[in-house]
Amino acid sequence: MAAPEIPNLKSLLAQRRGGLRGRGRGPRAPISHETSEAAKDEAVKGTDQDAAGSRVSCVELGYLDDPYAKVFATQQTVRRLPLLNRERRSCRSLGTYVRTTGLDQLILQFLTTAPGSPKQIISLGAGTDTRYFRLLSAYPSLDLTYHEIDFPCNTSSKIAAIQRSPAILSLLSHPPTISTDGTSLSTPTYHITALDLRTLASPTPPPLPNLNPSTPTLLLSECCLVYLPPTTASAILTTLSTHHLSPTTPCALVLYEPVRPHDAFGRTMVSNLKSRNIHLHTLATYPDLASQITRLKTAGFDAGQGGVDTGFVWREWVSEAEKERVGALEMLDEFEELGLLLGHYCVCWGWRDRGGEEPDLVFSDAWRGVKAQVGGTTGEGA
Ligand SMILES: C[S@@+](CC[C@H](N)C(=O)[O-])C[C@H]1O[C@@H](n2cnc3c(N)ncnc32)[C@H](O)[C@@H]1O
Repeated sequence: MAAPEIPNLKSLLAQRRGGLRGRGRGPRAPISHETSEAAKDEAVKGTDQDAAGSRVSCVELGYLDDPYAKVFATQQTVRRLPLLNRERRSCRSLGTYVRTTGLDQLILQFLTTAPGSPKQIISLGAGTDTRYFRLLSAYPSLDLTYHEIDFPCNTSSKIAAIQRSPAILSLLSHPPTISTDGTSLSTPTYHITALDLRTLASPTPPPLPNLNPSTPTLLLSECCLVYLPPTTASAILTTLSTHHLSPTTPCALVLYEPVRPHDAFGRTMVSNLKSRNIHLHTLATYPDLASQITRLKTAGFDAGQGGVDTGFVWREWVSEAEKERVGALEMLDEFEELGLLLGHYCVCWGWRDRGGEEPDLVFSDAWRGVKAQVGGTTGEGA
């Protein structure tokens, strides 16, 4: 669901009418628990190519300026794109545009507060995300260390693509050091680590190489933790924020996730993904903005929280001039699904400061004025 997963209402209706019901199904061999868990993992790993495809589409249609998106799209992704009809392709692209714009704004506000002081970002399930390269190219003087974590199969294909890309290699501050198995990459400021995040939920979590435990750190989960059981997702956050980082280090979590699973659109979204063996484990526990805010507080991000759906990001965070530019790209007003889609994804953020004798209010300073639907300084209630 890397890309906003748009329920295809027409095909769902066809299925309900029996058109696809039982197609090709004979008696089934029993599936072992292990195999079915492995198959689910494969499906989750594959969501990254959906994200890559949507990014390429978004760039091709002119929504986003991202010269690095195509570096990571496989031939398979590119071939799949024309199969989407215009409406779905445009909705997906606008969804990707809004989500990227919303997350970029929060991240930039953090990175540009207290300029000159070091900052760290840990991107959970980063996949083929290009944000680091976009940041590096637009703000080369940032004192930023960027960590990306994903399964080895995804990190190795990303690293191979980086090695083939002169544009990215020339952007990196140093020639990267790559592990002998090709799954991890390191420069002084950019690290790709191959890791199953679930191992961070164990009582003896593996270390995260090259992490500075006292640098203010933003944890980013752009459609990643949602695939994990809620207790595992919480344990991962606890490990990162209190074990790998010193518990007094300023730390924030920014989430992009689906919400509102209980209405018709939400139910269809969940069932479409389930039919691809993709399960949104945390969604039942955090179905709306209010529960996401409670989640952030409980996870220790207690200095402040905010939440918006992506419809709010479009209406309130995107400037009028930018709306006009994007609106001129396609006849988006035609698309009924668009409003529904944007209302079913959220961006939520929460943070802790360092108090005491040496206070560090970097996140409070960065996000004090951010307009929120729930929480934040201008929250309107759930
Ligand atoms: C929907 S994609 C999002 C990719 C990227 N964050 C983006 O928005 O473009 C979800 C990513 O999370 C990764 N992921 C999910 N569960 C993970 C786990 N247990 N360990 C490591 N990565 C995981 C997947 O492999 C995939 O790359």
